[in-house]
Amino acid sequence: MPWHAARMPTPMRPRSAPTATASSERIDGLRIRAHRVDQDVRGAGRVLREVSFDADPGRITVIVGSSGAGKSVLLQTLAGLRAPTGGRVLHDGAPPGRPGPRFGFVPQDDVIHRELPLRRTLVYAAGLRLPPGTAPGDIDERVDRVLDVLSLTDRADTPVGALSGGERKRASIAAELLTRPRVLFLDEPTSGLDPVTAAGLLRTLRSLAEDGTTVVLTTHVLADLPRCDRVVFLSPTGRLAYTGEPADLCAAFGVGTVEEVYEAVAGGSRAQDSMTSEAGAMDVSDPAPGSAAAPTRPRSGAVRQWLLLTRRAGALMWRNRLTAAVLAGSPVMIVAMFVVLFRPGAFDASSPDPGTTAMIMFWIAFSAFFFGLTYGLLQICTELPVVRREWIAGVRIGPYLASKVATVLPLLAVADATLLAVLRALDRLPAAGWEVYGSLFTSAVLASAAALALGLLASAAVGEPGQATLMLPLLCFPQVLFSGAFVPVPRMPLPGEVISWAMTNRWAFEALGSGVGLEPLWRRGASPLGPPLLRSYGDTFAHPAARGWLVLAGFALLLLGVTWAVLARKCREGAVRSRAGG
Ligand SMILES: Nc1ncnc2c1ncn2[C@@H]1O[C@H](COP(=O)(O)OP(=O)(O)OP(=O)(O)O)[C@@H](O)[C@H]1O
Repeated sequence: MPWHAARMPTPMRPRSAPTATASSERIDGLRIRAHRVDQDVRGAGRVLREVSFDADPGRITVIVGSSGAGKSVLLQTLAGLRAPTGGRVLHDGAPPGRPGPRFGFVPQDDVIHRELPLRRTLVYAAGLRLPPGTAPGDIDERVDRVLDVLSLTDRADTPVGALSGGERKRASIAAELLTRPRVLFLDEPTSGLDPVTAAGLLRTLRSLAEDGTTVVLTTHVLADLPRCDRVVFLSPTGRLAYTGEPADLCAAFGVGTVEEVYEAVAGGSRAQDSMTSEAGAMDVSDPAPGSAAAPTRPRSGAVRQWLLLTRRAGALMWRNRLTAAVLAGSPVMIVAMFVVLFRPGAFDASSPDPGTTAMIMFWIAFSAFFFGLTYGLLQICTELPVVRREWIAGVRIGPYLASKVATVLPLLAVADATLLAVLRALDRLPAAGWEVYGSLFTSAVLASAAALALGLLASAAVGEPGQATLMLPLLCFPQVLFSGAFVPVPRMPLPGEVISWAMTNRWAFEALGSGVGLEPLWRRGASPLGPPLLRSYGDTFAHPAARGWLVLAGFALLLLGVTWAVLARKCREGAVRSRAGG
């Protein structure tokens, strides 16, 4: 007999399901209230209209409706991740505050890295979400427990990317269960799961609700409905068509099956009684001051987050073949080009080749820039949904960006040092002391750092890795043209000169040229080409290299600051919109 053909029994509460959380302490679930919520979405107009209902602690609320009815938008609005256009959403009687570690949101996308083994991924997730001082043993215990609860123990050592779609979905949910969340929002958690796995997942959510957590989910799977406590049925126009017990759904529309309810709702039917009773009973005129959903436990400190994120970024980089190929390939390719492009001995004071010396300095500056830019471009756009999700859980953007710098900058320094060492060994750079090479290395590393910051900014600003790749020529061309190497800055018209001020490559080129002593070489070297070239370049290399270093460091800090602001905005405005794309 189909479930909807009979009066609904009480929701399934299997005693055999392992409890979702380790502690016997009851969870203080979040009280959610939606009152006459309207929601406009750019490009789609009004998606939700006057939606009112409560989602209570210890209960599972399921949002259903036809495709495009606004279920995901409602879920995000309830979670406080979209501010309603009209009406209000209250968390514990107050406007939603910034979510924290005990706020779980599982969007339809994967929100965990794919490269690392599942257990390791969860250990990092736990470290970032659990309060400072949580012992490593406790973290391991929690990870083991959620793996067990979600039947993933035997997949613990499998890279997340090698899990099946259903397993990955459960893995995303596992990350949210680590903290005994007060509230858990899930966008279509059972889609793509086989019926047995889906039923098992609902049992896990039931056990979480029994501990006190407020659970809200969307679904298209009819079998999920009787396993929940409250159904919120949206009409295709985003109005509330029904809210109440699953058992009363069919009767409220005077039909026999849930499919017929969908048809009735599509035809404009609404179950008036159940809708109006709740909206009318609410008193939301005087919400408590302040905001709710603030983390009830302290989030982990900035330094701890930075350390964890740095370790994880290193592990991810190590495992990501594309990144590894870019990291290793660029320096090798550039050294090879140097060797075939330039003859040795250009810096020999007895017979210098001034034009070549300038070009070598330019290409070192550009190589350092290129390393930094390419390393940075792939860093954020490849994991933006994860960043957004972790921001919701309390991870700060400052430590996140600092972890990127801490992971990538040492690699850039190694690439720059290798470049200089190989060029010296091949006699493309002069025989000079540590002072000169210290200056060249500092200039190159700062050029790479500024380019890394530019790459991170572009990576944060674009929507996906494909767009980041398109940015590469866009960012490189002006750095070449306005560097002052091909057309010396004193020879540029005013607009060109102004643009050159904004090019990090210009400052790196000048600092490198100054550090290696181009000016004295050209002035006093044996080549007659030196003095006219010097006249053309004017005072390009006359300033101490430290001036260029200061400018490059300033650019790096400025660009990192802008990256921080862009990421903060993206996290605030679109923490969960990755599926919808905006
Ligand atoms: N970022 C966005 N930009 C433009 N339109 C959007 C965006 N997000 C949602 N929409 C639109 O809002 C409406 C509701 O979308 P939503 O994803 O909430 O529907 P849904 O009921 O969850 O659909 P489905 O069951 O297919 O997932 C749709 O018309 C959708 O196209």
